[in-house]
Amino acid sequence: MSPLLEARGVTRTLPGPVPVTLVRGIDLAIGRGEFVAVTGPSGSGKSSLLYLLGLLDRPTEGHVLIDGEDTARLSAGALARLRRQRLGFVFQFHFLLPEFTSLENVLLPMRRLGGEEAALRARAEALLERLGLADAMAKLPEELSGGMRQRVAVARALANDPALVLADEPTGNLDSRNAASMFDLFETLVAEHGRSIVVVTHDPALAARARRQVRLVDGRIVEDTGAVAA
Ligand SMILES: Nc1ncnc2c1ncn2[C@@H]1O[C@H](COP(=O)(O)OP(=O)(O)OP(=O)(O)O)[C@@H](O)[C@H]1O
Repeated sequence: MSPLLEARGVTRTLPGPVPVTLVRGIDLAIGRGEFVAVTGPSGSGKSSLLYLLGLLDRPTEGHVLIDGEDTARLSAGALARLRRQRLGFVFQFHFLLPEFTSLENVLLPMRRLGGEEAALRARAEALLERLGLADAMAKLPEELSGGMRQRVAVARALANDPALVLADEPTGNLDSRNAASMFDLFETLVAEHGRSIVVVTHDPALAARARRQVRLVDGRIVEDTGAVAA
């Protein structure tokens, strides 16, 4: 079976009088049910790599494959559809829409894939309940604590039941207790639902909780503790 996501020889260079290479020669296969932490010094290319893996940016060399399919051939529209169906994103800032409740924030990406409203609503409610957010459902982001907001952002990332969640410093604005609880949640998502998670983090203690660590320096992978799942 092909890996869920694979980068083959991926390099991303920004053009310009002095071209900037964000990542170079990245070979990385992410299997199903993997929990991967991406670490490395500031400016080492962690976010750039996550954007490439998440099909939010395209490599200048090399290929990104999803379920064995090369995404280089896909149009921008097809890439967006694939992202919506297969991937979920969590960022350092929650990016919840301030005028919408938690439930509505989770419903928005669901509606983009279509379906009957009552069924979508039931799914969104069940998801929020599963993540311990029943009380937050009808609240606006400003009425929630930072930790709860970030959990709602995770719920939104899971709205369309993605195979892979990509998280860029998701605990960057959280205190250590909330950060640990976010990683508890990631562990549950991997263990109970067979989902894969790739999380960029500066925090070595949090990174150590992932089953696999990938370390970047100057845009290259300098260490990969290796895949533990197929
Ligand atoms: N649009 C851009 N134009 C110029 N340089 C850029 C651009 N985007 C990123 N860079 C540079 O590319 C390098 C990699 O950036 P990236 O954000 O991927 O690193 P990072 O490891 O995620 O850093 P941090 O931990 O500080 O978030 C950095 O040196 C950054 O300054």
